[in-house]
Amino acid sequence: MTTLAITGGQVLHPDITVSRADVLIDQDSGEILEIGADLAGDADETLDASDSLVTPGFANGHSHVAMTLLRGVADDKPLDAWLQEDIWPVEAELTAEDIRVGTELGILEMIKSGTTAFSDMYFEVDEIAAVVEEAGVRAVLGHTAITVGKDDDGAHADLEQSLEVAIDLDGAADGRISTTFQPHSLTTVGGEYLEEYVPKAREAGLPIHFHANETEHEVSPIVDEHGVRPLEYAVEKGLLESEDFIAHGVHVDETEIELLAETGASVIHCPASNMKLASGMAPVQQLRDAGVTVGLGTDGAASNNDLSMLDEARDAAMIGKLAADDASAVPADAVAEMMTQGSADAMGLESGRLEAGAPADLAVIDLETPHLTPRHDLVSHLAYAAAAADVKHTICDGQVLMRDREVLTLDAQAVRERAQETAESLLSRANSA
Ligand SMILES: N[C@@H](CCSC[C@H]1O[C@@H](n2cnc3c(=O)[nH]cnc32)[C@H](O)[C@@H]1O)C(=O)O
Ligand SMILES: [Zn+2]
Repeated sequence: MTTLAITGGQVLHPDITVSRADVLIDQDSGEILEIGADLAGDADETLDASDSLVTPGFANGHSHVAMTLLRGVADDKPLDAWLQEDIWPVEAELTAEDIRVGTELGILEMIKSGTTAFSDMYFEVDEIAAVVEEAGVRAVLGHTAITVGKDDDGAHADLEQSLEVAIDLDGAADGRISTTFQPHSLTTVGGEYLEEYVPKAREAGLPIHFHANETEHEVSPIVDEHGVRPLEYAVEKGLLESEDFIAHGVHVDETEIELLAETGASVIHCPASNMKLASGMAPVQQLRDAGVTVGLGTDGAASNNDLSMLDEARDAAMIGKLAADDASAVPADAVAEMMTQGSADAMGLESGRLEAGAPADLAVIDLETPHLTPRHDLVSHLAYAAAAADVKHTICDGQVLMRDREVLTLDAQAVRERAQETAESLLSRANSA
């Protein structure tokens, strides 16, 4: 057994309290062996966490990681116009190689900001999986299917691919990759296709991840056509089992909140994207009060525009208060829980809690900086004041992915250079198309 001790830190425990403790990790199994006092002596290797906060690695519950290449190409528009006029035309030019390069950039950014797991919706998923394998993070992947604007053959092919990719890649990268079936949303995949494919996904034992109730424009067509709210429609189509999770859930009414609580399906809250696209304010406090599992996600870098879960945490607390018109809503400890356990639970992962037997997925945040001084309350600092650049070490599955801000599994400079060149060439192709 090879062991790693993370020593001298302040540890964020599963009950969202913080105390001084070392963390001892079995690097062979990738699990936490023990959390307690003075564990350094037992370890083969140590990682210094003095004057630092040791937290579970952050779990980004909803992303389109390769969209880092589209960061800043189209800002300041609402969802429909942004997707149809700007994003989809550029995405039409994306090659498999582009997606690999964009994924490298996104995962580099995630490791640098303490994220050890992400749940992704995109295409060319083999490329994404290859980067996950190389970079050492954990991921819940899938191929996103859209049927609007496609003929019946094209629609079937996309949905078949979503099933096949999820079945093939499940368990890849030594088990660090799991998968979901992914109809893009309730308005971009036709009801007859949901009826055909949701049972197939169930048969294959796949959780389902989709966008839902993101904007008003996604609610009214369903209410007009079917006479029920989108999440009632989702249940009619076999969606919203307990292992399923929706991205956004901004415009959900009380009936839908109740439905989420009853079914056990989870919501990934994406506050930055919701603010930037002016989609609306999700009722996060109400969802939590009803007992719904709520995680946090960044969405793609084109609607955020970064992948830092620490930014997302602060945004979630801020907009949660505005939405509830109550400063006590979505407090710091709720946010700390959402960015770790909430997302991990929604994604079906065992990570998100630092305790013996749990996956050794951790982030170490350097507290020796003016904006994290004084240290009255480290949960408050995690939710409100810490930033991506404060993350000092990132560990996933017992392996050190970043030590003292140096990423060990990816060549940061080469990744950035490739991303710059690839994005330039992509945009010039899109502009001349
Ligand atoms: N197979 C599909 C690709 C879908 S990938 C997932 C899609 O979600 C899009 N996307 C990114 N952010 C959002 C969002 O907030 N809401 C809805 N879609 C989004 C993203 O641009 C990408 O096109 C096709 O044939 O076009
Ligand atoms: Zn999305």
